[in-house]
Amino acid sequence: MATTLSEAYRNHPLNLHHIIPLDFSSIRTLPDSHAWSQSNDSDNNFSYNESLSIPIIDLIDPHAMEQIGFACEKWGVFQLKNHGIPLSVIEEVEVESKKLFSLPAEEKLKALRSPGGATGYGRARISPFFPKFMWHEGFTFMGSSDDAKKIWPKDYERFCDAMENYQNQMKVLSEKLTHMILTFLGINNSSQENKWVGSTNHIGAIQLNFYPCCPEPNRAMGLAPHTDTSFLTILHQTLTNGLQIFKDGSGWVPINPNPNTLVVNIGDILHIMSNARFHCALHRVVVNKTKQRYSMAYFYGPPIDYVISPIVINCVVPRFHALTVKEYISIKAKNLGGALSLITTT
Ligand SMILES: C=C1C[C@]23C[C@H]1CC[C@H]2[C@@]12CCC[C@@](C)(C(=O)O1)[C@H]2[C@@H]3C(=O)O
Ligand SMILES: O=C(O)CCC(=O)C(=O)O
Ligand SMILES: [Fe+2]
Repeated sequence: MATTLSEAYRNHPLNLHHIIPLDFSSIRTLPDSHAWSQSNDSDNNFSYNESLSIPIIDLIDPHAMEQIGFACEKWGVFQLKNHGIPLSVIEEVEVESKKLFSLPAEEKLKALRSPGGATGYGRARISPFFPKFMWHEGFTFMGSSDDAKKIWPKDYERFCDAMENYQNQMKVLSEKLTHMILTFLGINNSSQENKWVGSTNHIGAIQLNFYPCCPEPNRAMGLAPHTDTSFLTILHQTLTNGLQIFKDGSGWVPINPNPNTLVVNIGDILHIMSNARFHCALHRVVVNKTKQRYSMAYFYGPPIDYVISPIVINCVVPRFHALTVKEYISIKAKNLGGALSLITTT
């Protein structure tokens, strides 16, 4: 499936300045190119309130399915414990990711994402939609060792093994969550909507994110507000705060790291399939003056030729037009946050 997701992005090439990150290791002050006019300081004065905390769900709880369903309705995101991913598998990607981002800029640039490509090193794909650049470096992996070989011609195996083990474990967990979610939505295991789950015909991609320490964190942005295109995303974050979810009426709510807990969020595809019953959480990352931050996201979803259409029963009106994953990726590549409203039926 790796090649087919790349295929979906091939028709939407980016300019090199939207791909090549700043060499953060040589920067001591915030350059104008990275200074967001509006300070994000004022929306950081969020006060803790029990009803405003993102649910932590225990996957081995007998009521996990309902809890997941309710969290998807209210928040579009939840934290997951007893998820079954061995700690060693997570630690390995963390080690390899730190090794990758600490390389000198010229080494990382050997694996720079090509303008029409989907994998490799570079800025976030959403960069062209924002007037300023983000305080961030990323590396996208979709199962092939080609990019790692460019950086470590003889020594790429450790990196690739770590990524592959992570990807395999994340796929199994994604399938489990998808079955629970579709059951919650009233879809049985043998129906059409379920056919892609558990097959090799799916989209699976890992995004390694690195947010270096920032001289003026309040005027910078780690990752600008976005929703994920996936069906669902599973995220591991290291112990530095920064991830925030936008909640209507409350503003930016932090999702601070909890040991042994993964963050699961709903992407656009599941939002469409649930006929907007599930929220797809707008999220962003803010940066830190003294602590660098790493995260590893796994994006899971149906293959690019799969037709996404709202699952509705009885006389409920579908709120979105049916379209293929590839068509949706194309609309999103041109419109980002405006993509969902372009496919609504009303
Ligand atoms: C499988 C995916 C999901 C992608 C595109 C492709 C590879 C890289 C992913 C991200 C990772 C960073 C945020 C995001 C918004 C971005 O800029 O690149 C994501 C995007 C999406 O969810 O649309
Ligand atoms: O770094 C994070 O916590 C979030 C990353 C993210 O949103 C993404 O990779 O899509
Ligand atoms: Fe995201």
